[in-house]
Amino acid sequence: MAVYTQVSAEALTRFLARFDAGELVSAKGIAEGVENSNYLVDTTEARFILTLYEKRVAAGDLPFFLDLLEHLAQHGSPVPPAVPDRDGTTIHELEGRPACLIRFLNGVSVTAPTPEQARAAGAAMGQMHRALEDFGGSRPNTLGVDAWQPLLAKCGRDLDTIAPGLYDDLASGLQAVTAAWPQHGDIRVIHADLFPDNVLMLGDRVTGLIDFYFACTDLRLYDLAIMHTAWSFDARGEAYDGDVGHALLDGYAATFGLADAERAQLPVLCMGACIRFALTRGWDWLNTPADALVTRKDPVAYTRRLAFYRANGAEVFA
Ligand SMILES: Nc1ncnc2c1ncn2[C@@H]1O[C@H](COP(=O)(O)OP(=O)(O)O)[C@@H](O)[C@H]1O
Ligand SMILES: N[C@@H](CCOP(=O)(O)O)C(=O)O
Repeated sequence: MAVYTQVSAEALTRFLARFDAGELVSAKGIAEGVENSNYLVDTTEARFILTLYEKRVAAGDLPFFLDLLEHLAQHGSPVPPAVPDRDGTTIHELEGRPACLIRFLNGVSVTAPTPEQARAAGAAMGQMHRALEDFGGSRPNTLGVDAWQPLLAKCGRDLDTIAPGLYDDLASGLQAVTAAWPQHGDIRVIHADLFPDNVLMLGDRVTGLIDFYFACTDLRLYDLAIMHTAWSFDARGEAYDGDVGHALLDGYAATFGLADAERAQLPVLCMGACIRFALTRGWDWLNTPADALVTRKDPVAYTRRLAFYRANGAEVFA
């Protein structure tokens, strides 16, 4: 459960009074999510998401994220823009945290995607990448390939307290990945965390792309690789579902295109994605405060995927 900051009814009532958004009816902490505190807020007018930005989101990056949402919403991507108050302000402070009121989108995130759902999600990513062709903003990827060795060193051998051999698995994977990482490619703003829990769906239709708080400027294909690692396996990273993996790529190819030379880069990009998520999960596992209402995610579910791509990557994307 991700609620790090409690919001009192009084503070929320005062906050909502700045908006033409009706009066507070109810507010509930949202169980899903890891990074920020999210509340589902119902007013006499509508339903909203209230987000209080926590540890990994720098307040200085919020204008970039909100501009990105606005740009994508204007270009037909199903993303939720921030709601401005009466003065046009979207970034506020609440309970000592930066906070935004976000438009609520219908839909649920799937836990075991079908090929048709994966195809639709891949197509939505392709459409989003098209829409980002003329987006002017940029933000360095602070969790990109250059950050992985320092993060591994910061975690150190404590990783082995989570699972024996975890440090060596990551160190060896990292060596292979950095040696083969593409030096050139299409670089633009990417989502960088488009896991199934960040895609809202109704049946086979995508109704929302959410949680852009890792969005950054990086290789476009790395975004697709992240998605492939997140969508094509069971939660433990033990079973690869080729039908889902292929459908995801087919959906992307249908809206953006995917050349053979790009497919050939996907094994190393997927391995890199596995290292990135295993590392941040490992770091969070070692550093999550005991009293935080948040479920820690298993880094080993990502080293299993890493081993899969190391062994089968060329064949999977042939
Ligand atoms: N705009 C939205 N519309 C509907 N539900 C949302 C919206 N934004 C977030 N949610 C819900 O809140 C949950 C947590 O949001 P998310 O942005 O993923 O949090 P975190 O940044 O902490 O990972 C999502 O899984 C979803 O259920
Ligand atoms: N997707 C990441 C963690 C970030 O969580 P999110 O709830 O913000 O998507 C992972 O699975 O490690």
